[in-house]
Amino acid sequence: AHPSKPIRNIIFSFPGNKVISQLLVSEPAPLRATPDPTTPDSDLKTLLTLCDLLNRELLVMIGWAKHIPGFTGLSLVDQMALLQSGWMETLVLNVVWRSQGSADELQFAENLRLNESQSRAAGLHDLYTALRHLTSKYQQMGLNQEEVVTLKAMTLANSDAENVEGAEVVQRFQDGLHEALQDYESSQRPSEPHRAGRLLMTLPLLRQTAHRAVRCFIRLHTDGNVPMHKLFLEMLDAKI
Ligand SMILES: CC(=O)c1ccc(Oc2ccc(O)c(C(C)(C)C)c2)cc1
Repeated sequence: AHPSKPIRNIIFSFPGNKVISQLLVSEPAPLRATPDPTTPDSDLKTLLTLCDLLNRELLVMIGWAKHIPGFTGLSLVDQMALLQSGWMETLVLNVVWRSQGSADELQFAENLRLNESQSRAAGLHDLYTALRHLTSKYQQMGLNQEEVVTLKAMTLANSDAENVEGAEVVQRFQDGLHEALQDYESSQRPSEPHRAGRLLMTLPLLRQTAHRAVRCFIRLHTDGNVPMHKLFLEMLDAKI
């Protein structure tokens, strides 16, 4: 009998992490700010443009969440609960990621960046300082795209929504994302054994930053001169 053919040494290119490659392809295209061309430039116009951008981001985020592996395994009630509690942190991570390339600006959109003085003029100085603080932390760490998409999904999963129905299902959802992060970091070379933990240890600051953003919006809302979209107010109510 013929000697069996030498088994070709099949080189498996590292399949990478299925969860993270799913998250990368599910990343929505960045939105552009759509300032109203008929209104003259003003600080209020900046705020109105930002409100409109945020409102569109909320809608995009709801569609994005369904592509996170495990999210649709939750009950609809739990899906909504996680979104109502985690949307701000998720959007904060988006702006922080977009602002990574800048030393002193927040990049809310490709065509809408604010530096400190522009933020102050629009009544967003505390928002600016909070988001820049978080941005510089991730800049120091050299956060990459695989890590930020995983952190965004983990943030939603870990948003500590109150009355969750299926706690075990949520736990498994969180575990799947945590495993993906661990798997990814341990496959990186040179390996950084503490990196996964360091990324998780930025989440308290992310939550604090989101709360500072909520306080800023509440101040702007009570000051009364900024009309806010209904969906935004409903999502904001869920955070108070
Ligand atoms: C209602 C209002 O006054 C308002 C002011 C600023 C603003 O700017 C933002 C735009 C997008 C965006 O994602 C974010 C966060 C990152 C803070 C969520 C803020 C949004 C709304």
